[in-house]
Amino acid sequence: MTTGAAVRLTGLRKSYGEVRAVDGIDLTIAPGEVVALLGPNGAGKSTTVDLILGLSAPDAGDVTVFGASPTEAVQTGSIGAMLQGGALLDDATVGEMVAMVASLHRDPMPVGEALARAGIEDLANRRGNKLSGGQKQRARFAVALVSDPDVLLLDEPTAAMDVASRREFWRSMQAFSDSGRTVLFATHYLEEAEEFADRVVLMRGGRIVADGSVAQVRALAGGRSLRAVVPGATATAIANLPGVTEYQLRGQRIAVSSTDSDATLRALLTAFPDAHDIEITAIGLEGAFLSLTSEEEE
Ligand SMILES: Nc1ncnc2c1ncn2[C@@H]1O[C@H](COP(=O)(O)OP(=O)(O)OP(=O)(O)O)[C@@H](O)[C@H]1O
Repeated sequence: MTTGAAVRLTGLRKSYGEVRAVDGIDLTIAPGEVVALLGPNGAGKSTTVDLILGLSAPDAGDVTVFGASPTEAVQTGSIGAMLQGGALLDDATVGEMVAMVASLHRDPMPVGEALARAGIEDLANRRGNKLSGGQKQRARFAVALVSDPDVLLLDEPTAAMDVASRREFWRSMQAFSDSGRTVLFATHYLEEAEEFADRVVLMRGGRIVADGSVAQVRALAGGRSLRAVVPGATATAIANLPGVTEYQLRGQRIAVSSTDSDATLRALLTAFPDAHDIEITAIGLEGAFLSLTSEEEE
């Protein structure tokens, strides 16, 4: 394996007509990292994945995979991918399809091993048109693994899977990443990002709106929001309350996000004894995610 970044995106842009699907992304992924690309529909996750694979060309910016172009990386098998709805052949068996892809690569892993790692050894002789949605996803996973890639890209890998298959899929994926491989997966599911990624990159409107460790995202998501009417409040006083990470002040109304709402409230009442109509609510995982991905505050 080469040293340096596993994946590096610099000033990446891609528009479809008026739509800026990817609007200036800089991202460096180190070898061995497991990164979740999280964001709502239309955030630009699939476009980013396509650009990393060289399936489409950027309007501006640059992609490298271990220092090479996407095309070179795909040709040498250093990058493998499992895409949304990636085609499977109806009339070929799972084993045949995986073997076919293996034959395109210089140094593939044995077909049996790819099937075993994807947890579908028992489906080797099943034809493509006889697979359930979840089984198809696992077949795509085996196809992605067989080139024994250093970097694996997964676009919403568990979309058609039930809870049990999901769990098993992630177990296979973790075994793969534990061997030092780099994984980038796009997902809508915050829980998947939290549970399986080392790092979470949040996208919205073609941009990266947050990028941090899972612990940082947890801290963000574990916060509370506090609203109150605070006569005499000033922006500085509110911003300096303990625990406050974000605040809004409209007239006498304040809304703050806090990592320690008890301490925030105590200090608020000490500084502003007339504060009233106080409401404290948990932001929760969904809320933190939504607040980061839905607000347009340009
Ligand atoms: N081939 C295309 N032609 C036109 N517009 C496109 C094309 N591909 C993507 N877009 C648009 O670019 C934007 C980003 O789409 P993209 O599929 O990358 O988002 P996403 O985050 O993967 O969404 P989802 O979670 O729904 O898959 C969307 O507004 C989408 O409609």
